[in-house]
Amino acid sequence: MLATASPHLQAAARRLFLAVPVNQGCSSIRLPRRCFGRYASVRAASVTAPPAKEGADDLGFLEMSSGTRRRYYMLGGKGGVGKTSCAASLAVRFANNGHPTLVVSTDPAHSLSDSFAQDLSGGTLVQVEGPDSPLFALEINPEKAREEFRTVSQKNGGTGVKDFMDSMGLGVLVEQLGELKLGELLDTPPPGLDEAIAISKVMQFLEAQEYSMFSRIVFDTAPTGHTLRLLSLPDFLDASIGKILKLRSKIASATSAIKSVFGQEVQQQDAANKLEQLRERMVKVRELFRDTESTEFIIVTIPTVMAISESSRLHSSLQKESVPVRRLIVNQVLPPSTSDCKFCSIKRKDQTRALDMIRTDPELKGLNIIQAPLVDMEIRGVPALNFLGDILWK
Ligand SMILES: Nc1ncnc2c1ncn2[C@@H]1O[C@H](COP(=O)(O)OP(=O)(O)OP(=O)(O)O)[C@@H](O)[C@H]1O
Repeated sequence: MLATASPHLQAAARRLFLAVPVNQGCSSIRLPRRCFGRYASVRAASVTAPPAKEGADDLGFLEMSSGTRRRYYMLGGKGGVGKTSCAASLAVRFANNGHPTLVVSTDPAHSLSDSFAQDLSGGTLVQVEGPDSPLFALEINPEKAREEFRTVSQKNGGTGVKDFMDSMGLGVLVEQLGELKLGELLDTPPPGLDEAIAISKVMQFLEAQEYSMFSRIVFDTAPTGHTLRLLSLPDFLDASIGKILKLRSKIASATSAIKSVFGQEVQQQDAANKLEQLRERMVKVRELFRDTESTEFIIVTIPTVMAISESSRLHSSLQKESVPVRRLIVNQVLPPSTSDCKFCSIKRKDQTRALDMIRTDPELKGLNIIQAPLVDMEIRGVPALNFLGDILWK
């Protein structure tokens, strides 16, 4: 197998991997032996090839890791393309380069624990074992975050504006509020609300002193559709809550007599404060998503026509939202081989077509493209993530 590979491939293989013959001369990337340590679970059985990387040099890892000012990296893309693996590998890479790092998941189907092969669940900071500098993980359950918000809001004077208005004897105004009924909003949340509240919860955490140490925050985001909804949601919530608060202050003087009769002034003020807090956090989230100095959204895809079409749409939506995007990871690319089996040969043609699509796609062609090879086993545990990180983040 190695004899048929280019000298560069041979050298890379000799340096990093175990050379084991494979059937039909097909190449595949083999995770090195050191990855089968404490955390890895499956043995590999094939040979390696080096990763390919194209694009501008000034967008290398050096640029990502320079400076101690806090930066946020959000990885998003279609389900199953490898977002968690890429996000976790970036977090490990930052931590190994001296950055106290936090990796956050707001995806309801958390896979950070699976990716690190450590239990990181519980909704609080958990330290990841392995990297040189502190690396912590935070898995936020979006549904739970919404429930918590609703409980607080209930405790503080009703399920929302509808009850709030009703309680003031102003139910008729609720009709005029139309879609701005917060109580119903929380009962049947529009798509993306959970993620928005979860992200707002992360922001709340990040304001706390104990989080100030983190210079890099990596988000393993929810899949494309959710992410998009999340991005547009802060605008929606800002507008809705903003209107609610304005309306409330307008009617406040006119209703002071009613409020004093009902004796609910304090509770209602608490509810309003809570709304105001949520609104402020949403504004912060939106600003953060758009701040080119501190934030970057990295799209992760695979070389299939469907995934690339979706990535193109994602990029277009992110552009509309003014979210900075500069890098596109194309994950699971077949490594080079001089003698494919029939299956690999067909697969390779398919992938080549998809990769060509990226080069001509008006949305994607300007991005720095980072290719990651398909390896022959699941990427699990810090050593394996280290390995992937060395390939992706150069
Ligand atoms: N380059 C690769 N080679 C081989 N396997 C990979 C590669 N990248 C990711 N995988 C594997 O693919 C699976 C899905 O990866 P991952 O969980 O990172 O994707 P995801 O996009 O976060 O998925 P989801 O959308 O479900 O959260 C995992 O088993 C992971 O180990």
